This record gives sequence, structure tokens and C-alpha cells, in this order.
Amino acid sequence: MENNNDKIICSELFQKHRKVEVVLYPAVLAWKEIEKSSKRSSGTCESEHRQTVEVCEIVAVHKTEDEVDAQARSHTKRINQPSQQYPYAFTVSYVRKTRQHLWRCADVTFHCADQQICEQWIQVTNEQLSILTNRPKNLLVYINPYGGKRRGERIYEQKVAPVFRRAGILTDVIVTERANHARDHLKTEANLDDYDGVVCVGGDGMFSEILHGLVTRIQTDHGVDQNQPDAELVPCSLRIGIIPAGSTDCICFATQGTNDPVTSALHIVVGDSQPMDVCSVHHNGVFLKYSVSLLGYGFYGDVLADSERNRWLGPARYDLSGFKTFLSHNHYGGTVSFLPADDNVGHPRDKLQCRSGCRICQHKPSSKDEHDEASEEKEKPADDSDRGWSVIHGKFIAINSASMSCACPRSPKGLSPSAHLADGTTDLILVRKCSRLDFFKHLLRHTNNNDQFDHWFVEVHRVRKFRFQPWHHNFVPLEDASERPLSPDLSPISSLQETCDDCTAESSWNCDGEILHHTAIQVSVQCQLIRLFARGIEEQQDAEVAV
Ligand SMILES: CCCCCCCCCCCCC/C=C/[C@@H](O)[C@H](COP(=O)(O)O)NC(=O)CCCCC
Ligand SMILES: Nc1ncnc2c1ncn2[C@@H]1O[C@H](COP(=O)(O)OP(=O)(O)O)[C@@H](O)[C@H]1O
Ligand SMILES: [Ca+2]
Repeated sequence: MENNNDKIICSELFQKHRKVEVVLYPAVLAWKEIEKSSKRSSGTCESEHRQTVEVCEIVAVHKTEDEVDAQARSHTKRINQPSQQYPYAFTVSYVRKTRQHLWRCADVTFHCADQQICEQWIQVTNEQLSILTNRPKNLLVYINPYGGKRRGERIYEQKVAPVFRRAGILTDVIVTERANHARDHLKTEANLDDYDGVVCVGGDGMFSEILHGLVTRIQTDHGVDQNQPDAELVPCSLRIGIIPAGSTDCICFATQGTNDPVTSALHIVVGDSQPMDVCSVHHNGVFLKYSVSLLGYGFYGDVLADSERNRWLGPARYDLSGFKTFLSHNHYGGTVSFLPADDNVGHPRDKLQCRSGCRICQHKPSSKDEHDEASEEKEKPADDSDRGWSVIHGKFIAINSASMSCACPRSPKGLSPSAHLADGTTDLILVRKCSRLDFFKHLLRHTNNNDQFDHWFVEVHRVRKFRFQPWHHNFVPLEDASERPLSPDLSPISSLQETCDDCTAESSWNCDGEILHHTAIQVSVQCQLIRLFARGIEEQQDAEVAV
């Protein structure tokens, strides 16, 4: 056996009372049983059943002293026991993929006759692991103790910390004491150079805090003014891990396919990296917020505003508020203008879902500069500033911008099933005033396989920027419900002439679970501004990958 990362090493060891041949290839650990053949006069035959684990999915390798000692003690009188013939052992902890994107940490223990062989196996496996430089070693963890069902601390201590410990990851843990504690700490105090990543234990609202803290800190450090809607923001080098402990947890669900804390911890341990778009939201040139999942005006804004009054109900507050908001059946007048995305990023109704290694998102980084140049050209000339923009006036029950699918347990395919995590676009969904029954049918389709966009009152556009202007004082533009190119600064209030008596005054924006205090907003997608410890949703496999 040689201590070399490129060489294959192989030993005959014992695993669960079976003799196995164990091989460590440069990127794969494999083992198979060697059976004594009764039919043959001598020698062994190999079992067909070969088990493999990719090295990049090994969590850690450890000496297994306790188990060997225990086995040796319990079998002292049975001299043929493998624990006596093979008294040294090492345990490999690895990722076991089960159904529904759920990952578990499994152990396999190999027993050796020779101490040196055992130690060499540990050393060589560790050498292979040390090549994986994408793995975090030091993490800054923020826990919201009040998110979701208030189980954040327990979830972290019982399910996540043991996985980090096993992987040898060092952590600094901060349990937040107030709203915006994590955001403010990241903005001004945290020494980011000490860490390879930040972990958020909480829901989408808590994630939003971490996002704002990190992105703002990076822009401040680089002298970028976030108030400039066209400022080129500096991407964050630190990745963010999400341990779901909130109410909706759609950012976690839509990036790994399940809301499971152990799965999240393992994605962090193996050092996954998933780039993600971030929308910047401005009001009259003043920065308001960032958003990565849902920006929703009307229905989802009203649900959120109402739900905050019933926070004590935990995640069930959304069901109650959703029902109440559905019954009130409000609609709101406003003007939406948007800059459509190029054709090469597909269409919200093309059924090409964003999956791990998504080609549309991978294509983005290299085409970003090109893309921006092209769009600058489109928007540059002062008198041509409306070129490429579309404008829609109307009465809407909901205006939703989904920068990712927004899949969550309530809606497993999400608000926009084909939205992409990192393509530089957001899907703008306009739900016009319609009957209560029609709106119910539309909502219901978020929970089944029917197309929620296939209604006369729903339209969806893939866009790079959009703006919204509510109709003030119930005045409606003459072109109500028409569609025509218009200057994107949307200030032609003087042209408003009719009234919209049946409109409810104004709603508010739900921005990743936080309420925005302005209704007139300008939104611009910042392509791949952040990265998560995730890999996107993997295509479903029928069987378990290893063991
Ligand atoms: C007849 C049955 C109709 C059911 C319709 C269900 C549609 C659900 C779509 C959910 C989209 C969720 C988008 C994510 C929003 C979150 O950012 C936000 C805050 O999350 P958290 O901080 O974890 O609490 N959650 C919401 O705004 C809740 C929306 C619930 C709507 C019923
Ligand atoms: N220690 C704390 N006390 C009160 N609120 C907090 C604390 N830490 C974070 N928050 C706030 O709690 C809100 C909800 O958090 P989140 O984790 O998203 O839970 P949920 O999904 O239940 O809404 C966020 O707006 C966040 O800013
Ligand atoms: Ca996107």
C-alpha cells in the first residue's frame, strides 16, 4: 500500500463478519465481499455485489477504537472471531442518498489484522479528502431561536452539530437575541476572513437577514453604493448554508429538494456550491431590499401582513391568513413595466426545470458580460430609454416575481416551476382581477400537476428588470389593460384620468417573507451574486447510490 493520491490501494479486510476486498481509487472507495467457494477446491470467488462511495461524498474517516475493544472483550473465548483476527478498525462516514433528495450520514467499519495497515488507510483516505479544497473548515453559524416552531437551537444541537463535529468543522455559533442581530453583526462586526462560510438556522426571513448582512458588508468593503440601481455589485465569496428551521423554508427546499437539517448539514460538509440570483429592489433611487425567492404584491403581500399578527401560531399562521386573504378577494390597480429576458434563457412555460448542473444557469456566467453589453445598448440612448420595455396597466389580484421556483412543502413545484436559480432572470407572474372561483382554481394548481399559468387571467414573463407603480387615489391610466412601450420611469401620473372605484387602496410587497414599506419599486436581477452550500435539485434516482 503506497501513500500516493494517484495510486490505487487495495487490502483484504473484514466488514460485518465478511471478508471484503477494499479498494481506494483516486476518487472512489469500493469494497466487495470475498466468499470462500465451497464448489471450488481452493481460493476465493468475488461476490457480484460491489459497493462504492465517491471520495467527494466521504464525510470523514476515523480510527474505531471503542468498537474494536468492545468486540474483543465480548469474544475473548471465541478465538476464531474476526474481531480477534482483525483487532484494528477504521470507520468511514459517508453520504448515503435515500429517496426524496434526503441525505443521511452512514458509517462503514473495516477491520484489519495489522495496525500499520489500518493507520495507512486512515492516512491515505484523509490525504484524498484534503485535496477537496471546496470543503469548509470554519463556519459562522447564526441561529434564530424564534423561527418556525421555535426549534432552531434544538435542531442545530441535535442534528447538525454532530455532523459538523464528525467532519472536523470548527464553528462559531451565535444565537440571535433580536431581529436583525445577525444582519448587523455581519455588516459591521464579524471578521469574515476567519470563515469559509456562514450558516443560517431559520426560515426565509432569517436567510434574508444573512443575505443583507453579507451583501451589504461586501459592497461597503468595496466602496459600492447600493443606492445606485445600476451599480455593479460585488459577488460574495463566502457561501451560505441553510439549515431549515422556519415556516416556509422555500429557499432551502428549492435549492436541495427537501427541508431536512441533516441533508443541509451534509451539503455544507461536502462543500457544495450553488450560485444564485439576487434581485435588488429600489424606490426612487433609494435601496430598499434584496430578494432571492418571492417578491409578491397583492395576495402574498396581504397574506404576510396579516400573518405577522398571528406569529404565535407558528407556520400555521400562513394557512389562516391565506384563507382570510382569499376570502377578502382584493385586487389592486397598478402599472407594471418590464424588460424581457433574451430567448436563450427559455420561457416560464417551457417545462425545463432548473436541476443540478442546469445548462441554462451554467451558460450564464460566460455570457454575462456579453449580455450586459447588449442590454446597455438597448437602454443607453436617453430618448430610447424605453426600448425593449413592455408596459401593462391593470387591476391585479397578485403580482409575483419568482427568481427561483419557490417550491416548498405547501407547493412542491412552486410559484414558477421552471424558474432558474442562477440565470439572471426572474419570472413575473401577473394575476388579473378574476372571480373568486377562478382564483381558487389558479391557487389549487400550485398543489397539483396542472399548469397554473393556463388561465385567461394569468400571464407570465421571464424578465431581467421590472418596475411597479400603484395607481394613486384610484386614478387609472387611459390605457387600462393595454400593453404598449413606455418610458420605464413610470411617472406619467398626469395622464391618469379614469377612476378605479372597486380597487382596494394599496397592498404591500412580500419580499422573501419581509414586508417592504414602499409600493412603487424598481427591481433588477443581479446574476449569481451569491452562492449557497447546495447543488440544486438532483434528478431523482430510483435506488440508493451506495450500500
Ligand atoms: C387551495 C390551496 C391553495 C394553496 C396554495 C399554496 C401556494 C403556496 C405558494 C407558496 C410560495 C411561497 C413563497 C415563499 C415565501 C416565503 O419567503 C415567505 C416567508 O417564509 P418564512 O420566513 O420561512 O416564513 N412565506 C410566505 O410568504 C408564506 C406564503 C404562504 C401562502 C399561503
Ligand atoms: N432573536 C430573535 N428574536 C426575534 N426575532 C428574530 C430573532 N432572530 C431573528 N428574528 C427575526 O425573525 C423573523 C422570522 O424568522 P424566520 O427564521 O424566517 O422564521 P419564520 O420562517 O417562522 O418566519 C425574521 O424576520 C428575523 O429577522
Ligand atoms: Ca433566476
